Order: sequence, then structure tokens, then C-alpha cells
Amino acid sequence: MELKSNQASPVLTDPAPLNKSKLGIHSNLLPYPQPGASFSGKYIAIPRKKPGKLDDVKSNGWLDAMKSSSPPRKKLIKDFTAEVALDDFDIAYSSWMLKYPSALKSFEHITSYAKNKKIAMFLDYDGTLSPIVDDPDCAIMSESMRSAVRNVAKYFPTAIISGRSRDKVYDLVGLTELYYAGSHGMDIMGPVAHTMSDDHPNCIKSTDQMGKEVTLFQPAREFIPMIQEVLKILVENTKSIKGAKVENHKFCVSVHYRNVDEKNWPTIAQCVHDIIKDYPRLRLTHGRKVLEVRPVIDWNKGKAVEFLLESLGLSNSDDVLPIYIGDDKTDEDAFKVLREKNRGYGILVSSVPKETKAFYSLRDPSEVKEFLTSLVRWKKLEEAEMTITWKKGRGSSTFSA
Ligand SMILES: O=P(O)(O)OC[C@H]1O[C@H](O[C@H]2O[C@H](CO)[C@@H](O)[C@H](O)[C@H]2O)[C@H](O)[C@@H](O)[C@@H]1O
Repeated sequence: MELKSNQASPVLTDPAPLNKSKLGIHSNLLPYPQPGASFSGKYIAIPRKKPGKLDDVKSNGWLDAMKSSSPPRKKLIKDFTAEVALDDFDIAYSSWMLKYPSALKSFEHITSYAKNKKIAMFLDYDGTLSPIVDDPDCAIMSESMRSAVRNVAKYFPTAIISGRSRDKVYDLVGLTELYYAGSHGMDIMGPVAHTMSDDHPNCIKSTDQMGKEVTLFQPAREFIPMIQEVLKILVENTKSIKGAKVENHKFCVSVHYRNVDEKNWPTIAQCVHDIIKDYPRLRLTHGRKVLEVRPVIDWNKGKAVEFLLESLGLSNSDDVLPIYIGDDKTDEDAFKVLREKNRGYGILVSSVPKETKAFYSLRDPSEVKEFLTSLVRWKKLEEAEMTITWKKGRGSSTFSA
């Protein structure tokens, strides 16, 4: 059954539009990086002008995007509509799952393709590793999730790619063995990669919290003063809007309206709009009940994935399988890179049908944890089997000698 994005449908339409020709195709095998698809090294383009013209928040679609910016929870549907509506929702979700099957139910399928390949794991934070909560400061990751991520990182290179500032997300995750990309990929602390252009102005050598040598990549460095200026104005101008919260992410700013009464959403939207219209080198993107102000540069979570694969020495290789798990619109950039370049699997975390470029789905962070744990279990088994095969091989050659 084809799910369409119209008003009658429960499908949320906020992520990037889909390439319909690719919908519903779940090949057993993803072909690997195509010639010419590699990360080039000269990657940043900084347009000086914003493409579109900002009108008011009603005509430019901000308000519509705000209203659809976070999936309605099933519980709410149950509370406010008749039983038949709930059934419709379940049917729609099941139909959607035909296109974006559960990564848990498709686990054998995924691992049969991953066999003998090196998995690179990319994880979003909010809504993926921690459940969505009203107060962003209280989005704490459970100990069991932390342990699942720690175990994954023992077997596969693992990076967190978040909209939060790198420092904040590091404090929340607290695992030194991972790589971190904050501010939607605009602040990456990755491994030292000798193959990469050392002379790039945005790439500097640094040391991490443990004193290990790392590469720091900050393509929007020149925007820091502008972002800090806008941050101050946003804090000042939104302080009278009850429930509004502004977060400083160094290279971008988040303006939360989750706790703002819906009747005041036009006010907060207009306020942000009125500020950024004076900054043509900044733009606005929508997240889950959050307006994100960020620089107009050709950089996003998808580019961050490519950058990290390159720095890990894992790009352009047939035996690498990148997996990206995320729940938000900004994660679509990463799903898009993996899908369009046939490089790996995107997994969308969602309990409602959504348009997406991901290949698979998981319902919520608890399913993410289960998936990560299963992956580690599978890898251990694979390694044990390889050891047995190797020992058998050695035994038989000793015998024949
Ligand atoms: O890329 P992410 O790691 O998913 O970060 C995206 C935004 O996450 C946070 O906001 C979201 O989660 C909050 C806590 O659950 C929730 O209250 C808020 O409504 C969500 O939008 C973070 O606070 C933002 O700054 C990030 O951009």
C-alpha cells in the first residue's frame, strides 16, 4: 500500500522529499561505494547569500513545519480519538513498516550482508540514545544504553553525531572511546588521519580529554562571533515568551518551543524570523519542537559521516558497512548520503510513519539498545566461529603434516 503525504494521511512530511523511484526497494545487498563518490577534501562552499526570501512566518511555512515537528504520540491519539482512528493508525504504521522494516526483524538480513565487513556505527543522541523529554537538560542516557554503546564501540568504530554542541553531547554520553560530531556535524573531533589534507584551514590537530592526538574539524569557525551575537539577541527577545528556551551550541543556536503554549508559537516564530532576517548568512532549520539557527554552509550530518569515514580510512572500501541511526530531520542528510551513494544502512527511529531516506526503522530508543546489543552478540559469535574454523584448519594441517 502506498502511503501518500497529504493531509488525510498520518505520514509526517517534514523530512526531505523522497526520490520516489527509490522507494520501497530493499535490496539484500547494497552495492558499495561507486567510483567518484569519495570525499574530496575540498569540501566547503560558503554561499554569501541566502537563497530564498523570508516573508512572515505564516506564508513561509514555518508555522506548518512547527506544527508537524514532533510525532504525535500514539497515547494522544488514543486519548482524543475513537478506537477506529487508532486502528487506522496501526494499519498505517504497519504499511509504513513494509517500506521501512524493523531493523530488529531484519536483523539476519542486515548481518548476512555485514558478514566479513567492517561496520562503522553512527549514532544520533536525542530521540535515539535518550528518549525525548520536555527539558533538554534532562535528556539523560540510561546506564544500560551507555553500556550498549560502550560495547558496540569495542567492536566497531563508533561516532555520535548530534545537533547539540560537541562538549554537551560528550558530557551526556561520557564515553572516551567514541568520536563526537556536535552542532549538526560542524564540530568534529575525529581520529588523526594522515591521508587527509592537513593543510585545510578548518582542520587542526588537537588533543582529546584523555590527551590522545585528534583532528578537530570546524568548517563554520568564522561564524562563531555571529552566532554568539545572535544568541544574545535571541535570549533577550524570547525571555518574555513563557516556556521558550534558547541553547548555545557554539556553531548554531536552538530555540525550543516544546514548553511554549501553542497559541504563542507564531510569536516565537516571528521573533526568530525577525532576528535572522538581518543575518543573510544564517538560516533556519526545524527539529523536534525546536527552531535551529545555523550558518549557511554546505555542511550537515551527511557530510560529517563522509568526513569521519574518510578520516577513519573507511571510505571507498567494499568491506565497510556504515550504519547510521537517528530520529530527526537533520539525520535525513546522513540517510541520504548512505542511500544515494549506496554506502550503508540508515535506520530511522520513529513510532509514527514518516517520510525518510532511511532503509530500516526502529520504534524507540529501547529498540535501538536492543539492536546495538544484538549486533555485539552477533559479532562475538562471528569472531568465535572464525577462531574455531581457524583452529580446525590449523589442526588438520598439523595432522596432514
Ligand atoms: O541531533 P540530536 O542529538 O538529536 O539533537 C537535536 C536536538 O536535540 C535536543 O532537542 C530535542 O531533545 C530534547 C530533549 O529530549 C527535547 O526537549 C527537544 O524538544 C528536542 O528538540 C537539543 O536540546 C537540541 O539543541 C538539539 O538540536
